[in-house]
Amino acid sequence: MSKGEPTDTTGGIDTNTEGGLDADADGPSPPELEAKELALSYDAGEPVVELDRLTVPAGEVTALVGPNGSGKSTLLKSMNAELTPESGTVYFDGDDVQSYGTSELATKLGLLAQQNDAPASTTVRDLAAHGRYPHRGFFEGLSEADHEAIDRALERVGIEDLGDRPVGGLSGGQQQLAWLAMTFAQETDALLLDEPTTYLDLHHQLRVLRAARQLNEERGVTVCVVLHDIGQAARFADNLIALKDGTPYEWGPPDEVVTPDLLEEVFGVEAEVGFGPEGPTIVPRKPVEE
Ligand SMILES: Nc1ncnc2c1ncn2[C@@H]1O[C@H](COP(=O)(O)OP(=O)(O)OP(=O)(O)O)[C@@H](O)[C@H]1O
Repeated sequence: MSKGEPTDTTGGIDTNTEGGLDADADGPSPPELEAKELALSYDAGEPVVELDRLTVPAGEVTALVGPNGSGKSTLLKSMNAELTPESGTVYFDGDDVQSYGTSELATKLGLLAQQNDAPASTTVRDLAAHGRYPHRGFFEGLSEADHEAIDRALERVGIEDLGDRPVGGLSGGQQQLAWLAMTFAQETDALLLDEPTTYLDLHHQLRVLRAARQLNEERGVTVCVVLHDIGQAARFADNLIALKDGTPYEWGPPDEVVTPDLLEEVFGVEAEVGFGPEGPTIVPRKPVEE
């Protein structure tokens, strides 16, 4: 585990992929996401993310944590080639993600963005079907296998009963689940999930996280997820990357990253941290200062 500008952010992270099914010596290795010499900005302004090197380990679950505005969504967007770097490169499985065409990208990396928009009359099932078109082409029609993938995705997030409902008539949480079903229906080797638990009740939060974990365990899917609840992130993820002011500040296994020092230096919160079998207990010592 290191601090400040990293030269190799795998420090402290065990990149051994044992545990995922694809860890089999004869099977394909799960793909790794790696960013090098990266600077990200909007409208050619000052960089909001800058880092030397960052690795999201292959076949593992990594949570990005950090304060509001620290650059989590921006980093995720660059991993999905939605944002072109000012300088530097994001690699997926050794390829520059900017080199992928739109459909190719959507068959490799599934992104749940923070803000999503669809015509109100689109049904949940039609929305989820958009996760399959990159595999087929929009005008080719969906195969039986595509419909099965859509069924699996709706079931994974627990909205198989909402398939015929227009998304415009759903609650915020139900819409979030519909978008997540679309992302899952892409059946990609990596998932980039930006705050997938926002708007969700506790049951659906746990269900969505369990679904992502199942995909990781069953198919070796590499998961990178932004979570605001640091306790939940520590319980769920194999690794944490804490961002501060657009730069990775600390990274490694949760019990090494979640410390009183980190909470104070990154989040400005003085707290006691205890680690039990179920993860950390975080108890603020005093009210946060304004
Ligand atoms: N579309 C945009 N145009 C200009 N600046 C942006 C844009 N999106 C984000 N930023 C800026 O980039 C910085 C990082 O924002 P980002 O959304 O990546 O942070 P975050 O860690 O995901 O925040 P949050 O936890 O609040 O979602 C912030 O200073 C933000 O104001």
